[in-house]
Amino acid sequence: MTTNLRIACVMVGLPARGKTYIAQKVCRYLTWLGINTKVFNVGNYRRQLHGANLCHTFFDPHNEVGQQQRREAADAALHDMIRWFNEDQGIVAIYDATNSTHERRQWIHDKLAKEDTQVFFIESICQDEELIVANIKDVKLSSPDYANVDPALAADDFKARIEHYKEQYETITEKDFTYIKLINVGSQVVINLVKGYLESRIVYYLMNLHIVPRKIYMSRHGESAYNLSGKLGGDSYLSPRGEMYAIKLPDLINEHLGNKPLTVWTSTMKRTIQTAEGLMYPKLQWKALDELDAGVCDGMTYEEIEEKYPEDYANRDEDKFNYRYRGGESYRDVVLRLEPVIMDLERQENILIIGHQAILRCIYAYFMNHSHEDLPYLKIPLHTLIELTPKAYGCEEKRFKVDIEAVDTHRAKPTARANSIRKKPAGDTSSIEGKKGGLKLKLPPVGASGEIIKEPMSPLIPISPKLFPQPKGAKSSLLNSPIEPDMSTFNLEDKN
Ligand SMILES: O=P(O)(O)OC[C@H]1O[C@@](CO)(OP(=O)(O)O)[C@@H](O)[C@@H]1O
Repeated sequence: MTTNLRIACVMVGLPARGKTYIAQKVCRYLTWLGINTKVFNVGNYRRQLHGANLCHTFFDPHNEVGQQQRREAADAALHDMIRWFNEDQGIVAIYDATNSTHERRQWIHDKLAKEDTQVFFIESICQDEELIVANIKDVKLSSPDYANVDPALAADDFKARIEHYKEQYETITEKDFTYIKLINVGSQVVINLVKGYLESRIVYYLMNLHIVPRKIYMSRHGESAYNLSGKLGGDSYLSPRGEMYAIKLPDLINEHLGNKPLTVWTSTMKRTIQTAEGLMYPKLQWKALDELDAGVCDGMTYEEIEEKYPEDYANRDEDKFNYRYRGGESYRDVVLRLEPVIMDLERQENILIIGHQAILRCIYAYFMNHSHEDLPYLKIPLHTLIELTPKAYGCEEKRFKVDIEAVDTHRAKPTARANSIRKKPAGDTSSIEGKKGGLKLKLPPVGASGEIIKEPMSPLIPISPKLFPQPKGAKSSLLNSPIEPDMSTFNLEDKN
């Protein structure tokens, strides 16, 4: 039995069937989970090599020059993809092109098999003409291929391009290949020879995707008694100002969503349940939405942590995403426990999540494509409703701030904090005490040329770096997380 850790997801389908949308979603999902993933779009290679603004005749299968140039672009993208696997420790590459003939797929398969890479074909079939026309309008007409072209002419040209592809198109029937066929985005799914954990995870994710228009709302609970006193975690009730926010929330939702259906998700903690009390919608409590567990630091203020556990305090500043509280969790742990929530969110229509600072940072980062490094510093203020509207390649965001004061619980990155406080003279190796936003900060020592001297980190917990490469200094990973991913629904046997 071998475990193949390199997967190439190869998209298949006629133009305007949502392949790029699917490729981007899978990439965002896996990257969020910490899996090194990259999309290789053959169209971009074609534009780079042979220019944009090509007439539909370029795609005519009888146009030999066109065929030759398309092959060159496909080859260049595949070449770069293989290089990325080898040089950048890539785990999942997504090869985004039509790959619409048996011959082309066999060529890709053979090239990748030589590179010890598993090939997983993802075919998107769309029979809904309205959806195809909408996709052409929403996405294709803004492509560099049609820059400065009259939209009506561009739409006609694109439809002619689709007809050329139809002449040659062969749906996947290759019995020996691993594939998933998505018919009308999730209404019917055909799966063949899927094996291994990652492939199964991708299949499950794809099965949950839909494109029905909807809104995702997020709000932190109203200001809590603990927020007011600067304490972390706990399970306190709302402060009087937090209660006022909870009273205002139903009107705010109604103002923006109208009478459309909505489901409210909360954690199992008092402050989120109390915030949702006035909302007259179906509600669901998720244990997975409970706030990041601060372990032995639960109930302490940042100042108390700094005093009692100075090394931990410094380590968290050093690498906040990977730092795991003693007896508690890291942001990386939280991302993994939120994975089922993301899966379910993809299946749902309008949802309001009443959550916590760390939890909403993780969910927001997934939808808005933020890196693990930025994630723990995202601004999710109290008494603010965030509205996300999923669009073709990302989400549109609106924020509605309610006019009820609340404490600011956001702590900037240490470098930003340091810059905003008195600059220390070079060579001064003592610590400075500074204040910002009510928080007392101890700054790290500064070196002779003004650089911040990093304290040594605590010893690393051994991890398997292959599947989930760890950033330098990381202290936790998927593989040693106390919360194991839910694998129960998958066949874990790797038959390679
Ligand atoms: O990761 P940091 O920035 O410390 O933020 C998480 C913290 O946010 C808090 C508030 O400081 O969330 P919450 O308001 O949900 O209670 C803490 O409970 C939690 O430990």
